[in-house]
Amino acid sequence: MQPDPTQPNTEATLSVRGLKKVYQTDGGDVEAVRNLTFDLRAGELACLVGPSGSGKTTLLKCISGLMAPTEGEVLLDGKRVTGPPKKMAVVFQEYGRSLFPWMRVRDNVELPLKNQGVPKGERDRLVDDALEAVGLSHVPRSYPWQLSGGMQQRVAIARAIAYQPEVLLMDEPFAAVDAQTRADLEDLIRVVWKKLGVTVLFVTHDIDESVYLGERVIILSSSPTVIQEDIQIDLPADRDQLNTRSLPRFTELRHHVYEQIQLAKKGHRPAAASAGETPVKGQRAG
Ligand SMILES: Nc1ncnc2c1ncn2[C@@H]1O[C@H](COP(=O)(O)OP(=O)(O)OP(=O)(O)O)[C@@H](O)[C@H]1O
Repeated sequence: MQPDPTQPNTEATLSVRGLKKVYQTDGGDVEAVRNLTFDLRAGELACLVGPSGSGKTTLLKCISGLMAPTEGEVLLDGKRVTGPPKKMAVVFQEYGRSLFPWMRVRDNVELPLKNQGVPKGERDRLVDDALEAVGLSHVPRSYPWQLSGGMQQRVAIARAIAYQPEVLLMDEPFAAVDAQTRADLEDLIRVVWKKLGVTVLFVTHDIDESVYLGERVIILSSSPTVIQEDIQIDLPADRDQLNTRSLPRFTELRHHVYEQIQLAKKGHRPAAASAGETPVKGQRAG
């Protein structure tokens, strides 16, 4: 059952309530997100999947306070998000653009802590721990451009976790790395998540990745977006690339999510969302 958008959930770390986003463009209004309501409990790892253009990035921008929703709200620990909250960190797909090429790895990871005024001793400890957590203790003096793509993305992850966020948002962070590196990074995220107890919302195009990584998968409909389905992933907590992906339950879940995305692409919408919807110009209401 969907949470009631009018009622705050006092147990949630992150609450998205009745979120709607309409972009105003020269060509008219684009209703990217119609009505999204969901909660993340502290320490949850949820993946968000949906067809291309279903508003995943739009949603993350609203959650991270980089963009204001047209209607609805985002609450972090019960407080409305009106700008980038201190307790949140975001890792983007384009690690190449998110790291400063003229700064060494260590300085990149340290920068947000410096900006926060964290004292030097504590900064050093947090940076050391974060670099160790992502397996990069050996390259603190390298520049990002001297590292492979996967290593650069590890630096971006280290920077996010050094910051000790309560909520970590990840927007297709592994889309630009090779399959092998991607598998390693997926495992890294589960290790870091378990170790730090951080709440993670992980956006991905990749259905297998969403099932392998998530404790929960939130499936979005096509734009104008609502939640198509929100499922628990009842796979064992200890996952590994070979065994977990060979489990019959993994195949079942993957099949189910795939089917839902195919339906979403064809314009299928959950019954509750379709009731009373009026078609939006240039877009299919289903
Ligand atoms: N700045 C903008 N101005 C106008 N329309 C926009 C803007 N950003 C996104 N849109 C539109 O909003 C809808 C959702 O876009 P968004 O990028 O959030 O989807 P997405 O699910 O992240 O896409 P993808 O999976 O392809 O990365 C699309 O129809 C897109 O064209």
